[in-house]
Amino acid sequence: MKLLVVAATSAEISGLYQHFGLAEANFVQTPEFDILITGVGMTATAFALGTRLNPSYGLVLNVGIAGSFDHTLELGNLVNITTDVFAELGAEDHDSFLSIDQLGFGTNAYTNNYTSALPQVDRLPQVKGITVNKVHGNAQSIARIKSLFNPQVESMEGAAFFYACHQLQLPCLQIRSISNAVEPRAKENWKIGLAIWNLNHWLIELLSFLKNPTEFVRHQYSITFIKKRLVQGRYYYTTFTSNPDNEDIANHLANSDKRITEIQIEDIQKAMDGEAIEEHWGEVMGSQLEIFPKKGSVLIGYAKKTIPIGDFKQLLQEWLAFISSSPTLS
Ligand SMILES: O=C(O)c1cccc(C(=O)CC[C@H]2O[C@@H](n3cnc4c(=O)[nH]cnc43)[C@H](O)[C@@H]2O)c1
Repeated sequence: MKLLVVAATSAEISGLYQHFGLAEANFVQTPEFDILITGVGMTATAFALGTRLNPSYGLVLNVGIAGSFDHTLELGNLVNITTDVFAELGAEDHDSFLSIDQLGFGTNAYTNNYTSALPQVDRLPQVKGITVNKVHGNAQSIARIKSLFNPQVESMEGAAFFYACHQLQLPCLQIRSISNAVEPRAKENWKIGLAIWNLNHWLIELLSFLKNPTEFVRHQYSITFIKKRLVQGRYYYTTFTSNPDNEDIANHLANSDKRITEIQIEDIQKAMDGEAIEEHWGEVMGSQLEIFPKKGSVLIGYAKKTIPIGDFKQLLQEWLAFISSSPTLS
C-alpha cells in the first residue's frame, strides 16, 4: 500500500524529511510513500491535489498543525479529524448563515473514510474540524462559529483535502497536532515547535510501522528509538513514546546502557529457559523491574505496567542493536 503524505508547508514535516534523508522538495517519491507540499489554504491544497492525487495511493494522509476550540486538548496533542466542514462556504442571510447545503449547491461537511485499524491512529482522539480562510482571532467571530458548527479544531486545508479524496474515493485520514488555542489573537501563546515535534514523531512511527509492521515490537508499544548527534561526533540514544501507557517501558530502555541491556537479556533468556534468576531486580536505572517466569511476564516502572516476557526480550534486543550501531557508546 503506497501512502501519500500531504502537508501545507515543508516546515510542518521537517523531521520526516530528516529521518528518511529526503531533500525538502514539494513532491518527493519514495518506494513506500510520497510527500506532497500544497501551500497554505484551501485553494493551494485543491490545486496541488488536483495535479498529484491518483488512485494508486492506498491511503492519503493530511498532516499539519491546527488551532483548538476544545480546552481538553492540550497544545502539542495529536487529533484525528474525522469530520471537517467548509465553515465559510455559503451565504449570509442578515444575522443568519446559510450553508452551501442549505443553498442547494453542495455539501459543506466531509468525513474521512479510512477504517483499517492502525494502532498509531486508533489511540488518537477523534474530533470535528472546520476549515477556514481566515484564522479566528476575534472573540465575537469565535463565539459565532462555535454556535454555528460546534467545532473542536480548525485548519486552513482539512475540508479541501477531504473533498479531493472524496472525489476520487480514496481512503484518507487527517491527523493534526494542536499548536494553539483558538482565542483572541495571542501569537505569543502558540506552541508551533512542540506541535511539529510531536507530529513528526508520530509520523515517523507510523511510516516505519507501515514499512514493516511485524519486524519491530517497539512499534507495537509505540516506542521510537532516537539517535542524536552531540558535539565531537558522539551520539546520545534515547526513546520516545506517544502512548502515555508505555512511558515507563520507553524510559526503562532509554536508561539501559549496553552492559545493563545485555545483562537483562541474559536473565530474561535464562528465565525463559527455566533457569533460576534474580526475579526481583528492584530499582534499576531509576526504574522498577520484576521478572515473573511462571506468569511469563515482566513488570516495568512504577505504574505497574506488565508485559509478556517475550516482548520485553525483543524490546531489549532491538534496543541493544540500536545502541550498538555506534562504537562511541560505552
Ligand atoms: O502568524 C499567523 O498569524 C499564522 C496564522 C495561521 C497559521 C500560521 C502558521 O504558521 C501555520 C499555517 C498552518 O497552520 C494551520 N493552523 C494552525 N493554527 C491554526 C488556527 O488556529 N486556525 C487555522 N489554521 C491553523 C493551518 O492549517 C495552516 O496551514 C500562522
